[in-house]
Amino acid sequence: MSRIAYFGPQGTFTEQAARRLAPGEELIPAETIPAALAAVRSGAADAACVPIENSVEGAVTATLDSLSEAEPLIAVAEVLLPVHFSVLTRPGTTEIRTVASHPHALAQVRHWVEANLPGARPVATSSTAAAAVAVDAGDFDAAVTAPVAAEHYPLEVLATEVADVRDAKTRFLLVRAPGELPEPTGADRTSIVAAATNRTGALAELLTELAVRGINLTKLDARPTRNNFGEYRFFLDFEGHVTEPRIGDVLAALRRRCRNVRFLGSHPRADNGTTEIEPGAANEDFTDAIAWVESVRKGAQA
Ligand SMILES: O=C(O)C(=O)C[C@]1(C(=O)O)C=C[C@@H](O)C=C1
Repeated sequence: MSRIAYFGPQGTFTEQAARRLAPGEELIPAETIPAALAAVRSGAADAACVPIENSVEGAVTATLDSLSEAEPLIAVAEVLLPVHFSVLTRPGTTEIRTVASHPHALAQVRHWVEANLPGARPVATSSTAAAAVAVDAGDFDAAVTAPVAAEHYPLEVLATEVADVRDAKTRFLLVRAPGELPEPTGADRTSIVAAATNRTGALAELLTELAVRGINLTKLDARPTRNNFGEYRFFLDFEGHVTEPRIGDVLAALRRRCRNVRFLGSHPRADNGTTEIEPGAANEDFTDAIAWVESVRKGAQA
């Protein structure tokens, strides 16, 4: 049985994602996202499940930063989960002065809290389930949690289906040490983090490498390198799998152009997206073109 570290404690959305991505495996809760990834780097876990992107609040920056630092890890699978929340309180609570949750969750229920718990002060906790633990301990009055948290903690359900934006979703990754890659499926996603040189047009050039090969970008985030003010790393997700000639070709180009490129994995997409192929950008076009250059070099044709 594999050991899967996940951003916990028990009852987080990430735990639900881990159950979907690694059914039947042993799940080990970690208090923070960096701790879940560190467990894989140290060998304490075989893989980790972490959130990467929410449709309302955007990137989960702790995941981006942790993936770009220390030993490289690669994403081998992803899952999209619908996100709506329950609000839990200690039995007998009459007044709610504090509402605790993960900052991403608080941002997704801001209007609901203003309308339904006027005057309640939002308080950030390390995760939604950590908020439930803190409410149980008497630290805060209400927790905004995943619905499943109500099954793990002795709290009362004040409200369900809470969400300012209907149909919100969070994407989660299953991450492990570099090794064998998942097979290409025809609807894959490749992720990299690149440190472009700090000069005019560097980011535009990087994106142009994708555009000229007809490769569709699905996400772009920038995070500070934390070394020099104004210096950023770019996280790029795009359609395709590293084993495809057109994706290999763009990775080689980015490797030439950037100070540093880290491969963060190729895996099947969970959003039912199809891969768009521009004219001249199919894998056969790349293979044919390379074969033609080879034949020219050998003097077989011009
Ligand atoms: O705290 C949790 O339950 C998590 O799994 C984290 C997380 C996030 O990082 O966005 C996951 C989904 C929700 O959007 C809120 C919080």
